[in-house]
Amino acid sequence: MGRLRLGVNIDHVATIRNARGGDHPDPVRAAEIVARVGGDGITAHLREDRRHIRDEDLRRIQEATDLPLNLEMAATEEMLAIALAHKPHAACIVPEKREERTTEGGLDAAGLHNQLAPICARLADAGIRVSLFIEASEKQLEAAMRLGAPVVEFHTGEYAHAWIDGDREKVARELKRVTDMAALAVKNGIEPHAGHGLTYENVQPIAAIPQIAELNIGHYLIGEAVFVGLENAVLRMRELMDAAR
Ligand SMILES: CC(=O)[C@@H](O)[C@H](O)COP(=O)(O)O
Ligand SMILES: NCC(=O)COP(=O)(O)O
Repeated sequence: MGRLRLGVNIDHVATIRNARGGDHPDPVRAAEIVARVGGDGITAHLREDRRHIRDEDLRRIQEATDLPLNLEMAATEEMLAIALAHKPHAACIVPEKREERTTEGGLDAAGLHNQLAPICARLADAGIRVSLFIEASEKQLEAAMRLGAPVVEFHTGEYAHAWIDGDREKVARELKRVTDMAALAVKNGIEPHAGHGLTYENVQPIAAIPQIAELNIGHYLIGEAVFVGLENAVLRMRELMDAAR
């Protein structure tokens, strides 16, 4: 079992910054701290409404650290052009709705095949690793295979909600779904990642899934950072992930 990578999503540093419209706190400073404490990557979601990360943040993040950048993006021509201009290490295609508070579910890679195929192809041609943010289901995984995606990230939102609700049966069901699909992904040559809603409390069962190669964690870490500092929050998450393996 390889070392589980931790990608830190710094979107919500930008959310706090944007609350006052200025430059502080700067997500670039967060990226530098993540790099210093041994994080394995930076994840940033450039939403179409720019509610947190802004266009210029991408270049600044890339200039400030050597960590691989995982750019989360909607499947649109505008975002494709931005990805091609910045050439992040990876582009994770996510579903996006203006009115949602956060990414509510996985990408319908099966239903959107025709829209996604040219976007995936152009990203891949540019040397950008394509990742699809999908629900852990056979249907979506097969669709990811048909699209030739080398990576999928399983949306763990349902798992995280079940944990908050104290619904143990659902937690077990969701965990099994991710576990089974992670095994199936690897069997088919796809690298499985996971993320959304992960916390100190719920991370370990997901981190213990041997095939999962990377977790992307943001909102909870940035929230914790308010109390203990980003460095300590990332180190604690790393410790929990390592202990689970
Ligand atoms: C795709 C995903 O799960 C996260 O990147 C999340 O979307 C962060 O941004 P929001 O909190 O704005 O949804
Ligand atoms: N892709 C998931 C991600 O980047 C972070 O999600 P969250 O921890 O902010 O819910």
